[in-house]
Formats: sequence, structure tokens, C-alpha cells
Amino acid sequence: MTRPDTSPLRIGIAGLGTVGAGVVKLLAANAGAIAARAGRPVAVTAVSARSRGRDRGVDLAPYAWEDDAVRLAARDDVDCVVEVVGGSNGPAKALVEAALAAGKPVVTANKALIAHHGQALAEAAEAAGVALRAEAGVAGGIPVMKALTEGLAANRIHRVSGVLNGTCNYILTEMAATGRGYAEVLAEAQAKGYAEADPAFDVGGTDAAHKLAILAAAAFGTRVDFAGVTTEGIERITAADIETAGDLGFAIKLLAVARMEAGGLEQRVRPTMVPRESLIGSLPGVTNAVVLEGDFVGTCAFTGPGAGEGPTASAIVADLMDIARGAAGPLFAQPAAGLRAAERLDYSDEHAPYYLRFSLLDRPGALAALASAIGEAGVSIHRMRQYGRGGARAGAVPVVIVTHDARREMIDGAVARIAALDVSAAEPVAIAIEEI
Ligand SMILES: NC(=O)C1=CN([C@@H]2O[C@H](COP(=O)(O)OP(=O)(O)OC[C@H]3O[C@@H](n4cnc5c(N)ncnc54)[C@H](O)[C@@H]3O)[C@@H](O)[C@H]2O)C=CC1
Ligand SMILES: N[C@@H](CC=O)C(=O)O
Ligand code: NA
Repeated sequence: MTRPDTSPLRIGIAGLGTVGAGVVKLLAANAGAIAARAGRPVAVTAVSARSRGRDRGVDLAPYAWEDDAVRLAARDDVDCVVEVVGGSNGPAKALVEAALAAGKPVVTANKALIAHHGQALAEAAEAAGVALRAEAGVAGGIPVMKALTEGLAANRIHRVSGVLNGTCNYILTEMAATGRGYAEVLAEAQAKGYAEADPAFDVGGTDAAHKLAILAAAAFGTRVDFAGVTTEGIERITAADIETAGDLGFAIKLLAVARMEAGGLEQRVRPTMVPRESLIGSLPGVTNAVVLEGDFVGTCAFTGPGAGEGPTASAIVADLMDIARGAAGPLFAQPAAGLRAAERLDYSDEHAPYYLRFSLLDRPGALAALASAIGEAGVSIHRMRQYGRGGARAGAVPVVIVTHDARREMIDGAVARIAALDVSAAEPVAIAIEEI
């Protein structure tokens, strides 16, 4: 029997923002427990960021500095690289490729990188015989990649769903709780370190789509198909939509769903109204949820913080500890070469009730024109409510409709007809309702 390696695992960290600084702090704060559990110390030796002098609340004096992050890969005192720079190309990709080529394991929080280049990078890691791990990149502190790679690995998973973007959940719940506006709450999420460098990735749904595509690959044994995710963000959701949803017993969530049916893969991210008291409907603040449905285990639900310094650092250090133990499993729960290409499922027949919000000029006949446009699109109305004057535009009145089950293309048809009416004062909003 060979003796276990008890020498320190020496880490080079690229990026010292919210996540990188969190990793430095966590490795220092819990060094003893980490060494005991991993069987050897995990110690930072070198770091890189854009600015050396910035105050990050951590003392960088003990660590070697590299201006060029990619050089971390070549350092003799770095055994393992942590990439927390961000971005699907540029220095993040160059560094990860250089580290793997040098036979060094990599831990990253960069879901954009993995969603775009995960297949090639995982194959490069396997060719080099080293680990590439990205737990922090998917639902932050929730150990969901580990669940798929280890605890649930014996199951065929047929559905993955949940809330995968902390910033959006923070915005939606703060707006609901405080009545504050979208822009103010988004700025607060940025200040707390939850948002991406470009928050359009959060509110536009792209970040959740990156994570969903990675989860789907690990859950279903398919290659990452980020381009196959139908994505819609929360940018057009207003405080009035959130309040009306509440009146109807619902909460609006940015729901991500991937499911495998008869070999076909559906992946979608969209604002959805879900029952307010449900697991998903009641998620507060930056909390994420991932629900995995397996053939033998049944349904497992995980909730926890999806973003922020501490939770993200927690996930990165857990990956580092697996590497220190020599026990890091494959990125996508199986060797990347064995992943099959995903066939996209045609789900155009899927029905759901929808919440529709229109803004109509307050004129005689406006409501009748709206109702007949909806009827012509083949959509049947379940409930309708007209609010008093005082819509976003002077002289405009918000009208909310809940439909019976309808296909999305029927809803899109109704929305297009109504948007073209001369009494329509603003672009309509359509949100699916799911009784999850
Ligand atoms: N903030 C969060 O809660 C979470 C972030 N992530 C991911 O973690 C990564 C980092 O995110 P944050 O720490 O929030 O970003 P951040 O913007 O706070 O930090 C980025 C760091 O990278 C450095 N950097 C930029 N260009 C560089 C270059 N060319 N060479 C070396 N360093 C460079 C910056 O100086 C900064 O220190 C991203 O991929 C993000 O998507 C993942 C999960 C949660
Ligand atoms: N911007 C992301 C950060 C974690 O992945 C989020 O808000 O969830
Ligand atoms: Na995670």
C-alpha cells in the first residue's frame, strides 16, 4: 500500500474579487479542519488579480504575485489552480487550458466557461489525468454537482428543476417584500457580490441557462447544450406583476427546468408563477433550489445560498479538498468522452395556464378588442381583472388575464395581436403558471 500524500496541496488563485477573496479567507479560517478532513493542508502560495493594491480584507503579503494569471499554471510552487476571474474566453480559458496542459488540476466557479467549453476542457483534464471541478459554478454553495457525481450516481435522472440564479431571486423577493423598484434592488444585489460582472447575464436568464446546461449534462449523460436552452429573463417583470401574482396566491420565480423524455432533452429558463407556499415559491433572497428526480431515489430537493462570498468559497474549497484526497470525480459525473450529443425535445405541444398583463388606453371598446384578439388566437380566458386608471402611461389601464391551458405559440399569437391594437399602450407580458 502506498502512503497517503500528506504534503500541502499548493494553490494558485486567479481572481481576488468576491469569490477569490472568500477562498483565501476560508482556507485561512478553517485551515485545521480542512487539513484534518482532507488528510493534508490546502495552502495558497500564489495569486493574481487585476490590481495588486486593492483592499480586499485579506493580507496578500504571504503569497507570490503574478500580474499575468496564466503564469500561475507554470509555477513550481503551484500544484492546483483556482480560476475565479470569470468570462467564457480570455484569461480564464487560457489559464484553465494552460493548467490542464501542465498536468495541474483546476477548480473553477466559472459556469460561463464550462457551459461553452466544458466538453473540450473536461476531455483535456481526462487526457492529462487530472481533475477539473466546478461545484461553485452551479447553485453556489449547494453541493449539487457532488450529489450527481456521488450520492445519486446510481440513478437515471429524468428531471432537474429549480431556481439557479441568486441575483434574480433576491430581486424578485425583495421587490415583493418591500415594494422597492427593480433598479434599486439590482444595485443592492451587486453591492452584496451576488451579481455577475455584467448583471445582464443574471437578469436576462443567461447565467441560469449556463448552470442548467451543466446540470443537464451531469444528470443525463449528454454533452452540454447551452445553445439548446430556451431562455427568458426577468427584466420586464414589474412590481405590479409581483403584487398581482401575490393576490392570486403565486410568486414569480426564474424557474429552470431540464427534462429527458424518450431520449429528447428539453431545457428552459423563464419567469414562472408558482404557488407561493411551495418549496420553490417560498425561496427567500439569494437562496437557490435544485430538485432532482431519479428512477430509484425519487425526488431530492436541495436548497441553500446560490451566490455570495462565503457559500461560493465553501463549494470551491470542498472541490479542493477532494483533489487533496485524490478523490475528485469527473466534472460531468462520467468521463466526458462517453457523453452523447443531446437531441432536443420538441415540446411545442406543452400546455400551461398563463398570466397576461396588458396596458390598454382607457377608451370605450378597448376591453372588447382585447378579448376578441385573445379569442381569435384560440386562447380561452379563465379570469380577467381591470385595474383603475394610473397605468405606467397616462390614460392607460393595466388589464390582467389568467388563461386556461394554452400552448406557448397560442399565447405568443395573442400577445402579438394585442400589441398591434391601437389601444395597446405598452408591450404585453406573458408568464407561465406552473402548479409545482
Ligand atoms: N459572486 C458570486 O456569488 C459567484 C460568482 N461565481 C463566478 O465566480 C467568478 C468570479 O466571480 P466574482 O468573484 O463575483 O467576480 P469579481 O468581479 O468580484 O472578481 C473577479 C476578479 O478577477 C480579477 N481579474 C479580472 N481580469 C483578470 C485577469 N486578466 N487576470 C487576473 N485577474 C483578473 C479581478 O481583478 C477580480 O479580482 C465568475 O466566473 C463568476 O461567475 C460563481 C458563483 C457565485
Ligand atoms: N450571479 C450569480 C452568482 C452565482 O452563480 C447568481 O446571482 O446566482
Ligand atoms: Na454548487
